[in-house]
Amino acid sequence: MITFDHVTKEYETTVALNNVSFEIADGEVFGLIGHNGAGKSTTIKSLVSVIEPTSGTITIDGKPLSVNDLELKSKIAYVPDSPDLFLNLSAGEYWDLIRAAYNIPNDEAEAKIQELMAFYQLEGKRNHLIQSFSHGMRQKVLLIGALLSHPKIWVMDEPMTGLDPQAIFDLKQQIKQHAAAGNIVIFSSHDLNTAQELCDHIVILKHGEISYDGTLKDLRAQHQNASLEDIYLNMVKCVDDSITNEKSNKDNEVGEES
Ligand SMILES: Nc1ncnc2c1ncn2[C@@H]1O[C@H](COP(=O)(O)OP(=O)(O)OP(=O)(O)O)[C@@H](O)[C@H]1O
Repeated sequence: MITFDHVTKEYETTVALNNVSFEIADGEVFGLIGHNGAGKSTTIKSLVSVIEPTSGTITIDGKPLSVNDLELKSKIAYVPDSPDLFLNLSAGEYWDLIRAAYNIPNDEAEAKIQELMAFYQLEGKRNHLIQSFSHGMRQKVLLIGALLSHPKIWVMDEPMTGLDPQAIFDLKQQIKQHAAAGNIVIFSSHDLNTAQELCDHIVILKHGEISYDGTLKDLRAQHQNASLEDIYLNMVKCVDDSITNEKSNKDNEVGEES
């Protein structure tokens, strides 16, 4: 179980998350939905300790997530929104790095790498530099890395971006299987159809605040079965988040004076 308890993240002039609270149960596929700038990546980066919330607490199975908590961190695998990391490593070197970081036995990692290379059609690419790969192939390298540790919590930021239809289909199957085994799968998306297909539970974010927390089925029932697209667009209405997330002028003036 993951709990966000009154989590706020402020950047210099922006409140990216404002007092956000929600829970994710074991076995759930959880979707974070929202427009550009709504706070999805900030939520994800807070959970995987890439950034620290300004206030509030994130707990995993009742234990607060602190920056140095290796035990909790080892339960989490993270696929960031950009796969342009570790470009000077080969795919195999990247997986070795993950294996060492998560302390995965060699033979276990090897078996999983073989299985996943075949699954994602990356056979023969193990010794190629990541920089020589297309966007979708880089994404697949990160997905394989994430799955090596059999993570209890698998977190992905916009994971479908750049994948071909076969890879998207395969990833969806994996997401379902991973959650069915009692694990938590969390991903952010702009794509309501994907969310509808996969998610047991969604949170819709708007300007760093929660507009909806629940199932898609309940959301549709509350809106007399209007199309999901209509419900969503009504809920978040297209306003420039970068403007509306800004702290008040008064805050800024105080900041400038001090
Ligand atoms: N490092 C940063 N410094 C300052 N502001 C930031 C930083 N990262 C994000 N923000 C701001 O925080 C808000 C939320 O950004 P975030 O990246 O979480 O949105 P998102 O929902 O993931 O958007 P997208 O769908 O475009 O990826 C935005 O207004 C953004 O400009």
